[in-house]
Amino acid sequence: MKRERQPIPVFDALQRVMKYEKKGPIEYVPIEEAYRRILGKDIVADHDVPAFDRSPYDGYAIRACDTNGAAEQTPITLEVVGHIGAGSRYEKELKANQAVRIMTGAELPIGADAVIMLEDTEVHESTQTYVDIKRTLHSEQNISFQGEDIAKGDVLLERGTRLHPGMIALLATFGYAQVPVVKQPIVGIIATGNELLEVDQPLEPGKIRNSNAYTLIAQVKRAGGLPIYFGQLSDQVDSSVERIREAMNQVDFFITTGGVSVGDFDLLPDILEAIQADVLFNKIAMRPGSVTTVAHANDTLIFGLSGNPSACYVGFELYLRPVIDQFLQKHQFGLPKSKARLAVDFPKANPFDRFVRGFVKVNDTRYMVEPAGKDKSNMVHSLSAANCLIYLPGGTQGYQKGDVVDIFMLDSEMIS
Ligand SMILES: Nc1nc2c(c(=O)[nH]1)N[C@H]1C(S)=C(S)[C@@H](COP(=O)(O)OP(=O)(O)OC[C@H]3O[C@@H](n4cnc5c(N)ncnc54)[C@H](O)[C@@H]3O)O[C@H]1N2
Ligand code: MOO
Ligand SMILES: [Mg+2]
Repeated sequence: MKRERQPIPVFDALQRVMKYEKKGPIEYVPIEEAYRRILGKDIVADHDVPAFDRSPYDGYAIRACDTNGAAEQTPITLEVVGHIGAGSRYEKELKANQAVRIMTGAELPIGADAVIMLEDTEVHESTQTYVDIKRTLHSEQNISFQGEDIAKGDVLLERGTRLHPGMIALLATFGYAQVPVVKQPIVGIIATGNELLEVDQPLEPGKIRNSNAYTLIAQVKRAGGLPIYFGQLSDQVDSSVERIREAMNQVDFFITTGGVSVGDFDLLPDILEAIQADVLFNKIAMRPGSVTTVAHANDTLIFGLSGNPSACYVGFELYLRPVIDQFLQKHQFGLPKSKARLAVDFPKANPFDRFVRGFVKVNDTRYMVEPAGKDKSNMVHSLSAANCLIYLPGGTQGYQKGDVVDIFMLDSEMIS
């Protein structure tokens, strides 16, 4: 069992975790529930859209050649032989000098090759059977042609795409009442620590409320997973082992928070040993979250995240997001990366890579980023303002205001 702590680079840690490549199966969900799910199969058009030539206006379907010479002062009269709204058809063929009253979206009758807008016509009040055409049209004028929007065989959506409302529009257009999506990973969460009170308990001397479990539940949901919260464990190995063994059978990934460091009550290393887990690493050259430990047992990755709230949060975003993305078979794994200019100095040299909770905003078309608040890993306040993580690689003499750095976006909805 790995007990000595040799920090490994962030990228190596990530590679070790991604090697397990757990991928979710495909399931079908009703289209009403498909929003934000990850598409499991390519969607190819099995018909043209529109599926037939149709009118884009309310007016008259006509033969353009019958309108030659027509103008405001010299209208040409046509006989109105039919009247169709969207959804109904004129079953006969349009003959010379005939017109069919047609509504937006209705199928163009056979024989017609143009549509004149209602505003360019005048109906004969007395009979309604004749209409004056006050404009000369050319063939194919004012028609929505079959296949002009989408041609049969077009690839519409690629698997691995996260579905948004515009994509739901396509799925509905092509009759996907049930949508093939990738199953969401079930992520188990357990909090450890004798000091923890549940969220609804009043404060007691020396105790704190368990905030990490609820933060993690929300993070799992944001990443596209389904969290199961298994409650809190006291710092006691035997009972913890039982609970964790049982819980692990029900999940695709498992998270613990707290108890990963070197304190007398930091029992995760003992628990991992008791369940004969294979420890991938137990120290990463990063701040916060250097004690983040990942192990593998029963075909499940166990993420031992720090108890410190900000280290726990960052550990999730750096190591669980990518495995959840991988499970969901998304095109890209992990937080989206961008570049931003630092709005402040970071003068302190640090041997480890830093992931500072940041607040990025658009300033004159460029991203400017600053710390979201106080940055110690045992602090919680700055998490509420953070919309990105500022990546400051270790081994430098610090960073200056104005330097361009990489940032990892936490949530595009939080960028203004
Ligand atoms: N001698 C050393 N001490 C520490 C080291 C070290 O290397 N040598 N590492 C420090 C670092 S860095 C971190 S990060 C923490 C990691 O602590 P643990 O993961 O072992 O977590 P705990 O000891 O259980 O708790 C730490 C801290 O977080 C609070 N906590 C725990 N669980 C929750 C929760 N669910 N919600 C909110 N807050 C929680 C807990 O009360 C402690 O204050 O260790 C350093 N020490
Ligand atoms: O892991 Mo600790 O966060 O480095 O503070
Ligand atoms: Mg500890």
